[in-house]
Parts: sequence; structure tokens; C-alpha cells
Amino acid sequence: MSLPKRVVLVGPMGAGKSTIGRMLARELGYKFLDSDRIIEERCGANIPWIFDVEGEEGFRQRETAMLDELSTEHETVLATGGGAVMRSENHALLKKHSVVVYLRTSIDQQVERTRKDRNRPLLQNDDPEGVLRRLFAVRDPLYTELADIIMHTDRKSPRLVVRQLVNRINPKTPRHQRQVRKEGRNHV
Ligand SMILES: Nc1ncnc2c1ncn2[C@@H]1O[C@H](COP(=O)(O)OP(=O)(O)OP(=O)(O)O)[C@@H](O)[C@H]1O
Ligand SMILES: O=C(O)C1=C[C@@H](O)[C@@H](O)[C@H](O)C1
Ligand SMILES: [Mg+2]
Repeated sequence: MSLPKRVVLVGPMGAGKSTIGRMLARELGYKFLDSDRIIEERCGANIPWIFDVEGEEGFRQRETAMLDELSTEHETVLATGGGAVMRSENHALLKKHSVVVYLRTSIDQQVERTRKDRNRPLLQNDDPEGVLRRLFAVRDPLYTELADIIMHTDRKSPRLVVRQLVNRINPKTPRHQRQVRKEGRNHV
């Protein structure tokens, strides 16, 4: 089986899309793209500034344009923003020539992993856990629907997640084939 043209990572804030995406790209010999970072570079401003000045809607417009542009880049691993699934027009752009991986992560882990970072405007308020919970209720079905692979990340180091993903995306090893026969499902 050959490698997919693109691997697209989706999931909530703190799922590890940026962290795991960079490591996975290195393993596959692919280029790493992070849509949040490229939007910031193009705009010459960080995401909190974009939300402040243009509102969330302004950011979402930039995000759709970026996903469209990046959808033709092959041999890439793309880390998306947590809200990329919120616009239905983005779904075809995410699926294009790609294997979509949902990095599924519990609310507790999302809270823990986003606690110290001030670069996520939706979480700069009195109740970031409540926000993460509400977003997850809406978005989890969308991530799940889009996903070709659902990778659970709780209690796994980024290294382990990457190893399991490489096995899953490029299943050449007998050990992996035995695991799939045993589990027979889309969840890892
Ligand atoms: N499997 C993991 N175990 C423990 N910590 C992790 C894991 N994956 C990521 N992290 C840590 O969680 C934090 C958030 O990860 P990261 O920025 O990659 O998330 P993200 O999914 O890209 O979030 P966003 O949607 O906001 O861009 C980082 O500090 C990272 O080191
Ligand atoms: O979950 C979200 O809606 C977001 C996640 C981040 O990756 C950024 O795209 C931005 O902070 C919005
Ligand atoms: Mg990220």
C-alpha cells in the first residue's frame, strides 16, 4: 500500500495536531504545514490579534482560504486549527487527496495541555473548561464523521502516537497486521 498524498490532522485545541504533525512529517519524509501558523505569517499578526481586530468570522474566512490553498500541496502533513470543521465548505477541502486523522482527546487532557498557552483566544476567559466542553459537544461528531483514522491520544506520549500513526498509515509490518486483525476497527 502506498502513502496517501496528504495526511490531515483534525481535533480539538490541545489534541496535539501541531506537535504530532511536525514529528509525523519527519517520519514520513513529508513537508509539515500548520494552517494556524501560516495564517499568522501571512497576516503578520498572531491569532489573538486577528480575533480582536477581525472577529472570529474574519479568522474563519482566512482559515477557509488557507485550507483551499493548502489542499493542492502533496507529500504534506497538515495540522489544522481546532475549529476547521465548523464550516461545512471546509470539509471537502480537508478530505481532498488525504487521509484525515482525528486526534481524539479527553476534556481533562485538553484543559491540561492548553492551560499555560495564551495564544488561543477562545480560551481566554473565566471558564476555559466549560468552553472546551461545549466546543467538544458540537465538534466531536464532525471530527468523527470526517476521519479515516481515529487516534486516541490520552495517556500516550507524542512519540507513541506518531509510531502508531505511521503503522496505521503505512501498514507494512506484520506486528501491525496482527493488531488490525485483532481489533478490526477504525480506532487506535
Ligand atoms: N500526546 C501528548 N501527550 C502529552 N502532551 C501532549 C501530547 N500531544 C501534545 N501535547 C502537548 O500539548 C500542548 C498542545 O499541543 P498542540 O499545540 O500540538 O495542540 P494543537 O492540537 O495543535 O492545538 P490547537 O488546535 O490550539 O492548534 C503542547 O504543549 C504539546 O507539547
Ligand atoms: O478551536 C478553535 O476554534 C481554534 C483553535 C486554534 O487552533 C486556532 O485555530 C484558533 O485559536 C481557534
Ligand atoms: Mg496547533
